[in-house]
Amino acid sequence: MFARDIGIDLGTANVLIHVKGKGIVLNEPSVVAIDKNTNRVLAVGEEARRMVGRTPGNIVAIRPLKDGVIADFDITEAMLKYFINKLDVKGFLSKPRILICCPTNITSIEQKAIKEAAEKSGGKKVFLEEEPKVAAIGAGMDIFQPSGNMVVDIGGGTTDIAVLSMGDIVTSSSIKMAGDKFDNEILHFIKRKYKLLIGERTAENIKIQVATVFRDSRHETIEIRGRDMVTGLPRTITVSSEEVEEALRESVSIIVQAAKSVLERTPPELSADIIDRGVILTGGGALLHGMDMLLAEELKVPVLVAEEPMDCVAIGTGIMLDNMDKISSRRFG
Ligand SMILES: Nc1ncnc2c1ncn2[C@@H]1O[C@H](COP(=O)(O)OP(=O)(O)OP(=O)(O)O)[C@@H](O)[C@H]1O
Repeated sequence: MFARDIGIDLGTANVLIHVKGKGIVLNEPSVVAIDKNTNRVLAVGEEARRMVGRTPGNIVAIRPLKDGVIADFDITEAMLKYFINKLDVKGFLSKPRILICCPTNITSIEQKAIKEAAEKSGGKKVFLEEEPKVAAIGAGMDIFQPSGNMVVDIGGGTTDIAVLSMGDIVTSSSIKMAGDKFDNEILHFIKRKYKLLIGERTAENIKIQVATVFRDSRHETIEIRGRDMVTGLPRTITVSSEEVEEALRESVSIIVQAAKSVLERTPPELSADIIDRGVILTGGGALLHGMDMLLAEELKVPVLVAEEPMDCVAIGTGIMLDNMDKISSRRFG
């Protein structure tokens, strides 16, 4: 019987699903819209994301995995089931194996519940795996050799930094400083400096369109609209790359410090390999302008952004499922 293996990147910001032989078949934001009065799920994914900050009182658009932890388990479960059911797993010839990458810091009870949700949705065997390992594999690193590889995965809720060798993590750190916090810093900067209230989506847009974290490396501006805190009326302002660099400086330095501390704890032979091979950046935060330049300057090692950094975990799940027997994956249950 032919069963297609399924890999899922259950991320704070986005859920990606990889199906063997087909590639990435689903890529949607991790957002669920709920009717507060009836607790009914109204929309999931992109449709729900369009509602963020724009819902009437009785509807809430929730990000159930906010801050790299499962903030609302029932909704996470509903979202996972919705996405798996969308693939019509039950229509597969035989039950597929499912490999799920979820936030690093979730509890063992949550791990078990995620596994059960995937099994109920049609998975025959469900495995969970650590995100930085899978991201490194998806970025094309051969982590199974006895040599050091370093990956910095900057997602929505967490930044995972790891040095890997012989298929496992040697030293690592997971911090709750990533894309969402950057958005928040931008939002607060605009509020302080211009007395203007903006939404999370506008802040993210500023980050993507004009931000840089490496001084004097980008010179762009963007016009944004928000609500004036004094008059209460809509107002338009122009924000520059230089201002956003200032807004993000402190947050980004926390990532730099965490990466330095991982390197300090790395055995010297592996550090030498990292100097030769460089550090690979994955996750959406790898696309933040200047991140590679800043890390290269601070860590004194070459830093490379992975090709398609936001797809690395999903692609990595596919490679891992193909090589399952070689890999000492963590199985639950
Ligand atoms: N071009 C860009 N520049 C800067 N940031 C970006 C860009 N594109 C996406 N991002 C940010 O990347 C983040 C999402 O990345 P990703 O999809 O890798 O996270 P995730 O895997 O869902 O999160 P986590 O790893 O924390 O579970 C968001 O904060 C988003 O704003």
